[in-house]
Amino acid sequence: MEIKETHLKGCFTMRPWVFKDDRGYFFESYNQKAFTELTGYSAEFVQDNQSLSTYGTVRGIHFQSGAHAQAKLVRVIEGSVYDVAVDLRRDSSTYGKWFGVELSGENNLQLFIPRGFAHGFSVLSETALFSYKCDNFYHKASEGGIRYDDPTLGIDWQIPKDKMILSEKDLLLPFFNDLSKG
Ligand SMILES: Cc1cn([C@H]2C[C@H](O)[C@@H](COP(=O)(O)OP(=O)(O)O[C@H]3O[C@@H](C)C(=O)[C@@H](O)[C@H]3O)O2)c(=O)[nH]c1=O
Repeated sequence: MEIKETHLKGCFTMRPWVFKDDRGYFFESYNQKAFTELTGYSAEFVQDNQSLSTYGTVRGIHFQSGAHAQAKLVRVIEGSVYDVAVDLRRDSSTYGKWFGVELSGENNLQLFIPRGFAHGFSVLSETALFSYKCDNFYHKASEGGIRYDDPTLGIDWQIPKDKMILSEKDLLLPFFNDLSKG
């Protein structure tokens, strides 16, 4: 596995070694030993999630707070997304900064997003099959989020505004500055 730390400390991109042959390909999408050795993070992933979305969908920007915070290891099985992690760790030198990367079924890139971050993605292909591991269970009451079009963060989702598809819930999320006051 090839691994690179992003400008957000503890947030890594990783790419597994892919073995191609006449049949197709094989790769280890997750190996706990390699993951721990390379990241220094001994995550115990307890929940795997999968979602399918159509072009223009923006999911996010989500987090779970307090004891229910989740680290996530995210990837795309088919299609392509622009994936974004936002550092919400108040003691971090990159608090309020974000990192974005294209993840696709072609590049096999994965993004590890530690606890204390918010996460979202936009769908760049016709459809995208998105898969991720979480190190804490879903806890509805601890869900939080930030508006996708927050002016302070200024994320370019790489989708024209009139083509964006969002859930009603995500359209009601607070802005970053209101979040920090609370
Ligand atoms: C996230 C989640 C949702 N659900 C349910 C709640 C709801 O009825 C339905 C759809 O939920 P949502 O609209 O919140 O799904 P979605 O917008 O895809 O939420 C996800 O977005 C990405 C960006 C993340 O980072 C994830 O952690 C998660 O927040 O699925 C679960 O049962 N378990 C879960 O872990």
